[in-house]
Amino acid sequence: MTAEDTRSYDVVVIGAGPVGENVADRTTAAGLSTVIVESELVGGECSYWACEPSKALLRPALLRAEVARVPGVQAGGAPLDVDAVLAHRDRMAAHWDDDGQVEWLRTAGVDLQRGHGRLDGPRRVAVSTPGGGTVHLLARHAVAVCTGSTAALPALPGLAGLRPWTSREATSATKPPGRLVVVGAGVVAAEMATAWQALGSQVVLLARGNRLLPQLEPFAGELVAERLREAGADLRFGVTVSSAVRMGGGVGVLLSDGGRLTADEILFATGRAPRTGDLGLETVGLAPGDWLTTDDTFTVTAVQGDWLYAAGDVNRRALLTHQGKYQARIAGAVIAARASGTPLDTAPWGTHAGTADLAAVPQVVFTDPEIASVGLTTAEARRTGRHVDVVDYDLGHVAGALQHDPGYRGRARALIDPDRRTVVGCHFAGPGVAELLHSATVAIAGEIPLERLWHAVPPFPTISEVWLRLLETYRDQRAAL
Ligand SMILES: Cc1cc2nc3c(=O)[nH]c(=O)nc-3n(C[C@H](O)[C@H](O)[C@H](O)COP(=O)(O)OP(=O)(O)OC[C@H]3O[C@@H](n4cnc5c(N)ncnc54)[C@H](O)[C@@H]3O)c2cc1C
Ligand SMILES: NC(=O)c1ccc[n+]([C@@H]2O[C@H](COP(=O)([O-])OP(=O)(O)OC[C@H]3O[C@@H](n4cnc5c(N)ncnc54)[C@H](O)[C@@H]3O)[C@@H](O)[C@H]2O)c1
Repeated sequence: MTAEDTRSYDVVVIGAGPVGENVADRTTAAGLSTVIVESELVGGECSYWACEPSKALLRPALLRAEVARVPGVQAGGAPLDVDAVLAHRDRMAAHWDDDGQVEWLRTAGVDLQRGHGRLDGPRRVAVSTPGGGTVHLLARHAVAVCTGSTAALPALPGLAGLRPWTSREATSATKPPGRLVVVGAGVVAAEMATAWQALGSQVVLLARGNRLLPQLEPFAGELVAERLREAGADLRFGVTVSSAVRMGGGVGVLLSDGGRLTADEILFATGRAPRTGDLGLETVGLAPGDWLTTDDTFTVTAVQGDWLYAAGDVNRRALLTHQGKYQARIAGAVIAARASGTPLDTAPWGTHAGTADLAAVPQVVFTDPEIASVGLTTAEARRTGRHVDVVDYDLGHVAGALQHDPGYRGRARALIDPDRRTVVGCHFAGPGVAELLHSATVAIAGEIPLERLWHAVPPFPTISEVWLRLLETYRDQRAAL
């Protein structure tokens, strides 16, 4: 090991996705020297193959669908200009060039080390650089693993020869496939089926269960399935792929029910796996390929010494950019506090506790209609034995929703803790509900009592009026008991 190959920092961050960038920003702001290691593009999955390009594909699709339902808008039914949408997507993915994000790191005062990082024993990271060398990074205080996740593929025979689409191809493809088979029923499947069907593909979606978006309230998947079918997609439930082969220019698919399909491409949207397979986890006593379990301070629980942290997708707490960045802010504060010997505030909702991961994770699914969800679902309440009151309201009866679209279809559900009289879960499905969600997140994270929520007056005529309708419905439900 030569002197030039070895550098010491207070903090080493592995992975410069949105989460790693935020850890590094916080530790640098606290006066700790920080280096971030990145093997691909600074900005991570979210910027180039996930949130940004997918939402750029979806926004025109959703707007077109909405406009077609509003009377008097002449261009309503016109097909999308595919080239313009794809060019917009390319811009939103920064043309897969990370110069802008590298410049941001520089202004934030974070050093960048390009290459593949691996743990090399406690507080040590070895980086295989693009030039073929190795740089050894020594961390005085902390190593933060923020390596994210990758598409998990089912164990099908001949998968390598099939060359299926994963979320990466689904967000970066340069033309719509004529026929696209989408395998899965989760968020990626629902969003990408929506986007590519609107861009001209004939989508066949294969769900092994009996509904779309199974993690969410059942009405969410039902409404999305209804709209996808109206858009021309072929949705099949209780079926999956037994085998698939690439043949000529397309793929041949054998289904579990004995049926066969041919298509131009097949997308596996079948969940995520942690990017920890080649991370040197064995050098610190952990198993390669595992998710990294942390406590609420984002310290990896199975490693002694409070020096190893994991934030973002890789800890599996909530696979969402905003939630990973929340974790990053807290992990950064924890690292800085420990480095300066300041006691941690780890009480629920304390400065150094990621309590929101457990109580208030917001998510928007950008389908037609939008799905917006935060906090407990009825299925989780049942599974954990938590007693909640459930309040439902038809968003199509809200005056503001009817102004939005006279044929508005949507639903709202609030879960209420009857003893504390606070909202613990809130779920909306309908056009335009994405921007409504933060009100629910504030109500849950703030543990605002219902008595005070009555004083939060929603403006007329907006979709937010659903808050008043939910409170009224709950009041009447309780009175009827
Ligand atoms: C199609 C799709 C759409 C999505 N849309 C949304 C959305 O709308 N909203 C939302 O909140 N979330 C969305 N997500 C989820 C979101 O993309 C992730 O939650 C987010 O990217 C996680 O950030 P991260 O920093 O933990 O990981 P990543 O963004 O995956 O970044 C990890 C980084 O680490 C690097 N890396 C990995 N291993 C190493 C190593 N050994 N050495 C050096 N570098 C390494 C990678 O190259 C990468 O740059 C979407 C996901 C998908 C797949
Ligand atoms: N708008 C957003 O916030 C957004 C958008 C996209 C992705 N994401 C995040 O990315 C993560 C990954 O999304 P995802 O949709 O890939 O995963 P997911 O876990 O949401 O859904 C995976 C789906 O694949 C199915 N599946 C798994 N193995 C299968 C098999 N062998 N055959 C058939 N079906 C199979 C599952 O039943 C499930 O329906 C999610 O956790 C989500 O939070 C968020």
